[in-house]
Amino acid sequence: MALSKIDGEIDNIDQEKYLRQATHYYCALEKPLKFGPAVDSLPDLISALHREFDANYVNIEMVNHLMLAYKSNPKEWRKYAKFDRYTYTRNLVDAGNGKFNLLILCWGEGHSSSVHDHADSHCFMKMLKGELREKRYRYPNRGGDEEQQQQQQQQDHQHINDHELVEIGDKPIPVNDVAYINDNLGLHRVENPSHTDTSVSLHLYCPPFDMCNIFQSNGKKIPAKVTFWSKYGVRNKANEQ
Ligand SMILES: N[C@@H](CS(=O)O)C(=O)O
Ligand SMILES: [Fe+2]
Repeated sequence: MALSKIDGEIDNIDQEKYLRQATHYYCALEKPLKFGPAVDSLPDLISALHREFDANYVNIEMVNHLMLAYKSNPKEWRKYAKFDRYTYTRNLVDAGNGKFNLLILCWGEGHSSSVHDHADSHCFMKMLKGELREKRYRYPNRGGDEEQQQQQQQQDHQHINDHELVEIGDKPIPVNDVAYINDNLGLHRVENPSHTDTSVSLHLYCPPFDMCNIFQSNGKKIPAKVTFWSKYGVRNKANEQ
């Protein structure tokens, strides 16, 4: 029967391959799904994510919904929130059985990331506390869809050096909102613009990655290893990968 054939195909999906392919069309949900499940706490979010990733076929819209549906409660995430004086920190909350990484990022006053990509993974970034600003850039020299080719033609027309980073967005992310990006949507740089307050964000990456690229303003791409400042609420030197 046709239906069981589709079920069978879904069962045979290579989850990692499927997730990477989905970055070509997935954009983002602005609001939680009207009839989507409720998420009452951080442990609840983690269990719901595990359930979602247990099946081979992952509904990426549902992952987006779950991230939106969680309402930040500092009591639940405080134990993971470890700051450094000099740079933002990446703190592993859950390794998702190797299928996703959930991290708490802690941003001191004025801290920012470099312009970077996300290794062909989905990146959901939920604000838990404070302010963050996200600047987006076109991914340089990325072949592909029509829109990008049009952008490229426009730039050629305007004699913009095709290697230079071109800004395509700049917006604040309010608390409890979720920003979504993947390499097909562009690169970004995230900054805590406040000089008096720290910020905290919750990031979900799927598939997980340990290398990405950072970009200089001339578009030069430099591979970079990503590391964890702490794992499961515990900071020690051995955590540094
Ligand atoms: N993607 C960055 C954080 S951000 O600037 O989006 C990271 O995982 O370190
Ligand atoms: Fe990022």
